Amino acid sequence: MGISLGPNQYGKAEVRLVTVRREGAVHHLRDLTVSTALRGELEATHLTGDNSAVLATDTQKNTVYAFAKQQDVGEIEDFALRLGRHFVDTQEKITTARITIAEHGWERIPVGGAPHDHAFSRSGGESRTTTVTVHGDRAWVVSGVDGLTVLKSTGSEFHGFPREEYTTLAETDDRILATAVTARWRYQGSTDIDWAKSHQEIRRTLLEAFATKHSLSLQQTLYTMGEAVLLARPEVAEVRLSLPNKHHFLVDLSPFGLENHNEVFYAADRPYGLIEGTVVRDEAEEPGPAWTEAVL
Ligand SMILES: O=c1[nH]c(=O)c2[nH]c(=O)[nH]c2[nH]1
Repeated sequence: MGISLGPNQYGKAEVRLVTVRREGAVHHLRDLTVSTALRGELEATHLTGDNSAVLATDTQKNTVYAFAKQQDVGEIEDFALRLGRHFVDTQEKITTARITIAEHGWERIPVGGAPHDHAFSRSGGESRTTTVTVHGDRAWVVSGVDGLTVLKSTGSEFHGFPREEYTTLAETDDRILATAVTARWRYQGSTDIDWAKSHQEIRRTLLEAFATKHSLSLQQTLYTMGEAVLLARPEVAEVRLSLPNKHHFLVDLSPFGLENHNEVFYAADRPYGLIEGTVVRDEAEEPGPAWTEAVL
């Protein structure tokens, strides 16, 4: 009974690519997940471990990043065509390349009604939440938002942190700041509240604060966002925020003779910093049983 290798392919799956293109103060953001898969004369590596035809998946990933720097990504179809053509044309043993791209949509955060230059919110994936506790003749309402993903492509710094034996992080005065906001706010006073309007205004306030605060740390941004809600909305006693720091690492393109002036980023999904905190009004009503550790 003979045994042979059947259909096979290989590549780098889910390369997370974020690009920022600057037009004066206006930044244009692209967010793609790119997968490459190559086919061809690849029996040798499977049967004997001879890798002479195997363009490393690491090289495929680097190609995605280098191409994003060298030419505007443009339409994802064009970007995929350029990549696929490149792999087939440059690798003798590669006959077929399949490039799959998902583009993640971002919208400009409106500030005072005008689209912001460099602050964005991700389209979709967001939920509005509430937890209501009724006890006797009283009720407590805690509402919030999950998965409100936001990013600013400048206006964020992080420096001045302790440098000790295990510190490698470089100080930066210009980085991408991105997070998926989980927020909970505790209402006080009556339950005779226009919930929809309150939600809409709190959400708008959170977004505007994120967009406009020049950030020295995500912690500072967290406090500013909570404070802004308390300043704008008297019906809110307290705001809790859980903010994952969705790190965007500058891709080192220097091995390919390319400079990267905050243009091409690798969007890491884990691990991530998790910044959490509460901002509370001095004269806030006492929390009811809805506001225990069980909430957020
Ligand atoms: O805004 C930040 N806060 C931190 O606590 C932190 N830690 C880190 O590595 N990067 C950052 N960024």
